Amino acid sequence: MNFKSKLGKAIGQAKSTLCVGLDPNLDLLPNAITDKEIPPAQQVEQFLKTVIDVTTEHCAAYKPNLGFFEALGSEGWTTFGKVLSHIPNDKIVIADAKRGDISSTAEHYAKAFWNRKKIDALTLNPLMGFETLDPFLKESSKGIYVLALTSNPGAKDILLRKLSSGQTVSEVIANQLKEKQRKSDTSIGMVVGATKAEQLTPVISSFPEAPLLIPGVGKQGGSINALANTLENHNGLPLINSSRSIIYAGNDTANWQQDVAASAENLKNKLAPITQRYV
Ligand SMILES: O=c1ccn([C@@H]2O[C@H](COP(=O)(O)O)[C@@H](O)[C@H]2O)c(=O)[nH]1
Repeated sequence: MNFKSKLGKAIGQAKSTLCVGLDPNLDLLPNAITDKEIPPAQQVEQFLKTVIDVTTEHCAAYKPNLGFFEALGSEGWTTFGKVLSHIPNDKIVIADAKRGDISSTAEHYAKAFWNRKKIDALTLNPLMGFETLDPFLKESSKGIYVLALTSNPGAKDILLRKLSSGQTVSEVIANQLKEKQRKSDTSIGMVVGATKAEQLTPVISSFPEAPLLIPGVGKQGGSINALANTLENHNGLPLINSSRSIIYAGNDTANWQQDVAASAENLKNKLAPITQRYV
């Protein structure tokens, strides 16, 4: 099955455009987990497996961020694999790694991620140039999400800069990705921040079929109403990510699992005005 079909199916089955971000921060794990005398990597594994169990009915996708697993040291990659294998097969899995390098290196990144069956998509950084994406564009069952207009304040430093053509760097990225999609069976999508809803229109309208990965709601404060307005005419399927506001919703309570589930359900419901356009 190609990536876009699996994405459509995942959103349709869950009736949700929610993507749960798996960002395991040892300082924020629920007390009920850290109280136990087990090694950090095992705490992370137990925590994330439970998060997956209680959120699965509310979301279409999971986005593990590699930085948090790499910080666990040599056990990080093993823990990443164990967490991946716990994610139900009908969910989209996006490895948030933001890779980008010369082609001989990028080919090895592509091997590292695409050799893991469970990973459907990968985030990529295009700032070394658009040819660095090519090694990832050889698998029709996979998708890439390329940073186009990120959610952080520093997006203004480069991505929102206007060039002499009058376009922003973000618009140039979107146009180039649209061109690349014409020549590739691998799905090409964009990462766009919910915190930038007001500036998103020229970017997403440059590539209206692009699947979108949208972080920035929850702890970063992006407005769902503003996002819903901006996405009104966008054809590509969106996934709206939230990490901390879901997975750490129950940090201090004994029944933290219920708080995590409730937080995911609550966000799924808030996203319903967006979701119903696509299911
Ligand atoms: O522009 C971007 C690109 C990626 N991210 C990542 O998404 C999550 C957001 O976490 P929250 O806790 O929901 O704020 C995190 O993994 C970021 O690295 C982003 O925030 N913005």
